[in-house]
Amino acid sequence: MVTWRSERPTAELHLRVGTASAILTVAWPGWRRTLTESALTIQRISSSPGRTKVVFNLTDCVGCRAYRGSDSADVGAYFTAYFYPFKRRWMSAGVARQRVEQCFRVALVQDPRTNLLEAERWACAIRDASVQQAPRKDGEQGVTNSEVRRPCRVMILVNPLSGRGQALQLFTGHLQGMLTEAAIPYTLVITEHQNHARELVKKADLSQWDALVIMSGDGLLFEVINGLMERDDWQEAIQTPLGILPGGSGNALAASVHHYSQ
Ligand SMILES: Nc1ncnc2c1ncn2[C@@H]1O[C@H](COP(=O)(O)OP(=O)(O)OP(=O)(O)O)[C@@H](O)[C@H]1O
Repeated sequence: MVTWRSERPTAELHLRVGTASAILTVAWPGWRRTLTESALTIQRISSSPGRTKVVFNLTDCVGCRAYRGSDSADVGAYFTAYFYPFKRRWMSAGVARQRVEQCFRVALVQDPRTNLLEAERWACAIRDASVQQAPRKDGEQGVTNSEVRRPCRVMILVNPLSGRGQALQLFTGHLQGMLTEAAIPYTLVITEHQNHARELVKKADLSQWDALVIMSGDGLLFEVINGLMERDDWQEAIQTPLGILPGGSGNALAASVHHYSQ
């Protein structure tokens, strides 16, 4: 069990909710942040009115990183955690994962290195705790990122012509940032012709990757599966975890896997 409390009286905490510009600045000792095995909780200790508790569910956390601020005069350090909780869509009954970035400032002492070390401890503990979350399969919400073993190195295959030719744009606009936040190393393959993925997967040293992710329509996944099955070591190769992200026009398989598989 990961239980870690920090109640150091000189710390200052800046809490930025979502990507909004509003920054809630609070000072110790009025607040306590607690990291348990399932949540990061920021709680106000004093009895004054207003928001008293914010809970961030680590099941929804894909990563966390620590860093110094861009201002060299700033002795504080920062850690930012990236969450993708399910939220109701506006004017819709459905839910979808939406990105929430939480940024914290640590300024325990005047020494920037000490502050950075403290920020790194928090980032590391949040990463470790989020990876250890048990898979959640509640109703329509699907499985969580924590089912993926870490560290996870992935090969991502994108068909630039699939669908309306937007798969590559979807990769750079959505996926690339998430991979960086989750600190997942990846090899990007942009397919150049029919059967490119099939030939590549047939001959590749698969030990370099923990998973293959296909960003395309059903056709490219079909190619990858065929490539795996054509290998001499197909029995082992076909055990490689496969992911499908909708980049095609129909995306029937991705829709089935992600929405109707419960
Ligand atoms: N660069 C490329 N040029 C031409 N064909 C390609 C290229 N990359 C992949 N292909 C081929 O395109 C075929 C169709 O791709 P895919 O299924 O990904 O897209 P789609 O047909 O647009 O999507 P959907 O299956 O959702 O309708 C695949 O069978 C694959 O062999």
